[in-house]
Amino acid sequence: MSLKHFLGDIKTNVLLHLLGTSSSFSEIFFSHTACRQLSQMLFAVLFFHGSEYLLAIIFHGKSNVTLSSLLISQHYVLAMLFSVLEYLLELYFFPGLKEFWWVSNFGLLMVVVGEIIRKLAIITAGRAFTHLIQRRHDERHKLVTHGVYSIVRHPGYTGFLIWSVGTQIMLCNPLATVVFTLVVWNFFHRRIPYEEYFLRQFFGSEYDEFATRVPSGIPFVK
Ligand SMILES: C[S@@+](CC[C@H](N)C(=O)[O-])C[C@H]1O[C@@H](n2cnc3c(N)ncnc32)[C@H](O)[C@@H]1O
Repeated sequence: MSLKHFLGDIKTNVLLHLLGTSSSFSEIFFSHTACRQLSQMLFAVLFFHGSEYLLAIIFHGKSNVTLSSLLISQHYVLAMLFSVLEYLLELYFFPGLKEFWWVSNFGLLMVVVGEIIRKLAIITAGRAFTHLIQRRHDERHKLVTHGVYSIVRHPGYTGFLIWSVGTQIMLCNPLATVVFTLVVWNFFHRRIPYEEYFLRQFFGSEYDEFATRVPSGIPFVK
């Protein structure tokens, strides 16, 4: 759908709402567009967290894995609820906004690419990839600099940023796209210096050399 059609669609919709002759919510909710985009979202979320949990069990053992390994925090649930609310409101009032299929498909591509990068990071780092940042050096903890870690220093975070913003582009959610980008970027912008403070303590000049050679993988984070 082009922008011209979309703006025309908004005008038509406002008129239909004023005249009380707009489509019912169930008609819109069960439309092809909504069914496809919402089921893609559900599958993306279930696959992401399910595989995250499974890999944590494989690398750290069931007894060391808690529900936090699913990476579901209160803020995360609120952000996801906000995105679904935005989606449903826009679906009802501006259904044309959800018909930008090239945008939605680009978001789907980001979800797939982000997921692959994140999982490559987890598999490459293996036991070193803990969901909580390590503050004490374990003898067995070695610095990982090969595979995806030779391209960016924080591929797990790069993957998550691409995946999470991708979910919102896939839903054609303009507001949540901006909010997710800012919130996730800000989270990693603070977390990376904290994580690297400990990595420098563990690995010293080896980490300094790694950090000068390889970019962080998060835009505008050195
Ligand atoms: C959630 S993982 C994230 C790893 C990395 N920041 C990423 O995005 O792929 C956090 C743990 O990974 C460890 N870690 C981060 N980078 C590492 C590296 N290059 N080699 C070994 N361990 C690393 C940290 O000590 C921390 O406990």
